[in-house]
Amino acid sequence: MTTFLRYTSTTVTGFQLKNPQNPFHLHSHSQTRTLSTQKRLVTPMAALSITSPTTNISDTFRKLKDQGKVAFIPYITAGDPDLSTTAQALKMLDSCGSDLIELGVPYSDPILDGPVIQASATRSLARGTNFNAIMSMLKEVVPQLSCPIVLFSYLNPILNHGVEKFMHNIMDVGVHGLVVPDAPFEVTKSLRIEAVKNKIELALLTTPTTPTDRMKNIVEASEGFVYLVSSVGVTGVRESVNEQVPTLLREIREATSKPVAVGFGLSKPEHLKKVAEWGADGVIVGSAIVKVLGEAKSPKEGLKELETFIKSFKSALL
Ligand SMILES: O=P(O)(O)OC[C@@H](O)[C@@H](O)c1c[nH]c2ccccc12
Repeated sequence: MTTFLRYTSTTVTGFQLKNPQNPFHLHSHSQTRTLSTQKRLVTPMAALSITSPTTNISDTFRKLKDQGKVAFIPYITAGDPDLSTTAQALKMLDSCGSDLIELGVPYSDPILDGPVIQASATRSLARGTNFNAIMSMLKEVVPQLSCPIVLFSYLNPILNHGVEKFMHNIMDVGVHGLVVPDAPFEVTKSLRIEAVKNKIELALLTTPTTPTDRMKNIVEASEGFVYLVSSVGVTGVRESVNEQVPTLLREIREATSKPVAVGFGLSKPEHLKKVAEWGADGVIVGSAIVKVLGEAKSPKEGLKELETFIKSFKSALL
């Protein structure tokens, strides 16, 4: 039975596109487009069942909790230093025991990122990385992974692509989770409608300066896990971990039983150990890893150094 699917992408109203000249130069998000029947020679139910063999975000955290383990969650930027290295890095991070992997979609205006990840996005964009190329790479790689992928994208690329089409595309390649760090809470409601339709878990972030009431709304709406940003400011390596984290974790635990992963500034095995001892369900490391992979003498060197680096983090959590 062929199924026509008509996509009238949702025009998300109520705010301006900050940066219409988006690096992806994708379609405006107000067109109507109909998918050809060729690709849809399946019934809707079967279509929904086309997902990667890995478990989703919530089940991954549930399994780890049952085993008394803390999730190790690395972040890398797609296409830095190039997409084939990203593909190898994903497989290596998975085989070295990462429990989830955050994969960043490079963006030209990464306002929440520090210099390391900004430079990473610039390198990736300079190589011509775009959303479609990332999706093609993931289509190949995700079936070879045992851990789920959480895609990281700023809001503008999603809006330029069309929320509905974006969510469908990432589901189609087997992505399980999504974080849109600069999406205002009110906007995440429209993102979630499309995410849920595509079985994508939209995780939200709370910070040390988020008012309690707002934090409660955020953790209530967050899916898969809650991202606790450990310190104010942008991403980037810090000498020590914010001693406020145990209090922040306690406040979140009073509001939800959902898993909480802590990120920002974690760069040493002892940082991870400390955050795990404070009771986090997951620890996220980005800049320290991005630096090793993206700034190495060669991609091969970068992958080798990364493997050693990851193993030191994993042993800190055992
Ligand atoms: O880089 P750090 O300090 O280790 O923090 C993790 C962070 O990189 C990753 O989760 C991330 C990458 N880009 C972001 C933007 C906003 C919030 C979080 C992120």
